[in-house]
Amino acid sequence: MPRARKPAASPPASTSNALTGTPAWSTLAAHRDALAGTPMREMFAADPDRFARYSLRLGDLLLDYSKNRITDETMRLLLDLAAQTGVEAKRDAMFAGEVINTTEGRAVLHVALRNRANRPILLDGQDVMPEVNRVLAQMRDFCAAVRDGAWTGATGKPVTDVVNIGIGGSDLGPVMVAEALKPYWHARIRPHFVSNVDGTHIAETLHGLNPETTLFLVASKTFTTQETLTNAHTARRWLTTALGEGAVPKHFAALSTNAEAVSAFGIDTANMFAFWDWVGGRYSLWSAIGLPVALAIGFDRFTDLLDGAHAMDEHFRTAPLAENMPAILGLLGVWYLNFHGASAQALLPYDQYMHRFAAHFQQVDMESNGKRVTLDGAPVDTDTGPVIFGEPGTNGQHSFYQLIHQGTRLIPCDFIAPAISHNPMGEHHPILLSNFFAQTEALMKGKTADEARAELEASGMGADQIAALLPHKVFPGDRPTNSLLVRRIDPYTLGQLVALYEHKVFVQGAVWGVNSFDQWGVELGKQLAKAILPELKGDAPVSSHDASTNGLINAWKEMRGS
Ligand SMILES: O=P(O)(O)OC[C@H]1O[C@@H](O)[C@H](O)[C@@H](O)[C@@H]1O
Repeated sequence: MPRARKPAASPPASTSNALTGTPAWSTLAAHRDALAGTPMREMFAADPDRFARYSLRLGDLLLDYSKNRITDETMRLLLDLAAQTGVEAKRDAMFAGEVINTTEGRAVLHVALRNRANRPILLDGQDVMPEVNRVLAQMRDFCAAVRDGAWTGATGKPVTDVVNIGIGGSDLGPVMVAEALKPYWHARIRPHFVSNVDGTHIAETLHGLNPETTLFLVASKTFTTQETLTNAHTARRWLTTALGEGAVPKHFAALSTNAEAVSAFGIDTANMFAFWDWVGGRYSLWSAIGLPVALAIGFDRFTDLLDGAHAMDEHFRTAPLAENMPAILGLLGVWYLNFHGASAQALLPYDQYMHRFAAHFQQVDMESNGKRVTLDGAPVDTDTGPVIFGEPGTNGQHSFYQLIHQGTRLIPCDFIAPAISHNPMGEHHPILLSNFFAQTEALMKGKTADEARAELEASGMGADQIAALLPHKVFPGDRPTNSLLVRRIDPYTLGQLVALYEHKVFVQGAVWGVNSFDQWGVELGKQLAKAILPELKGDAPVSSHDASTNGLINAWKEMRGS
């Protein structure tokens, strides 16, 4: 398949940067001002049907977005904004395989990787599905062989540990999914993930592993990434020191689009699992990059993950935007980021297994929409991508929730929880979920000065003390949250959730008119590091940079000694 194609002759929809000049924009700004005097608690008091009105279900997934600063009018205006920025046309262009990643001349077809209906998806007039299905079949056979022990290491022993070596999209997605689905891991096979070029990461990972039963997956779309190749060479040395050069084919496989570089590394291309330039790194966990997940949970469960994502794709592709979960989450994010100055967004899974969910979506969201020019290269005229952060509940509550409840910034939060835990452990799950429900209630309702005063008076406190303490005890409330509830975190529902957030990011990028699928911003640092690396050799002081960079390099040379 060709590596780069010309952009579509006519872009699917407007790429104008005059977003703030659209009629919807000014109407939304006026509407925000009009709504300012009506906190959410009043909206709930006035409308007992608010939950029903602002919640959606898709199979076992419930989205409650009623605890937002919205009315029917808000949603109507946000949908106008989506219409005026061509969100639906842009979505359809993605699903149709158009070259929407114009700066790299690529289509964006991660949806093809989970196109379980097998609907033909044409790229340059050719259906991509036969190739997708070929690699899936290769993954299925490899998983079966490794899991049932037919695939052995060079000394005839079955695999016990799979070490994925990759970074960015070749790491974060697979780690997040593997961790989230830990209850489904094979009894013998443990997945490990090495990403950081810091030698500590691979040293600590290899510590205690047996080369005879370790399988390395070198995961890199480009197969040129410095960190990954450095770690892969170290792993190769570790293996060959113990078992000799001949062991490499039984202990190394590659997940990549670059067969030439895979061969050059010394991995047999028979052990290469391919994907394509139309799969963005941060959207690649559904491709061969998902192999560590498939090895851990089994290929059938991996296809359950794809099925869940496909269900969300179909929902996103066909549901009217007014009832479309990714569209609603995306538009609500725009509402807060652009009309309320909310520059951050918290992702808060109340499920310990999902502890890397926010880390994965940090890359998906911030690398996709952290852009300052529109598709046509003009500066954006409003803020784009939010800062994504989060920790699993209830850990965050004892840490950064203070700022969310009482700080000066507005931080919209998404709460995600399973109805049923994999580890109920007596009262643990009801306690966990009581916190989930309470946090969304507290953020919405807050605590007025009257309520706080009444509490202090009831505690028997004197008037002076009450006056001093009162301002600290008030919670402004009116802090927006979305709640997502699934029956259980399993491969299918996780697939739904991940695809939901991927498409949410798409919707926001479409509104802002940016290219959500390139990442030029990661290149400059890499370029400069390449120039600096040779300068770190020897003791000679460096003077080729600014005073700070020279000073740091020279101080390092002095500290490390010679
Ligand atoms: O899979 P590769 O080619 O090694 O790339 C890994 C990562 O490299 C980073 O430079 C990119 O910002 C990421 O988007 C990408 O996922």
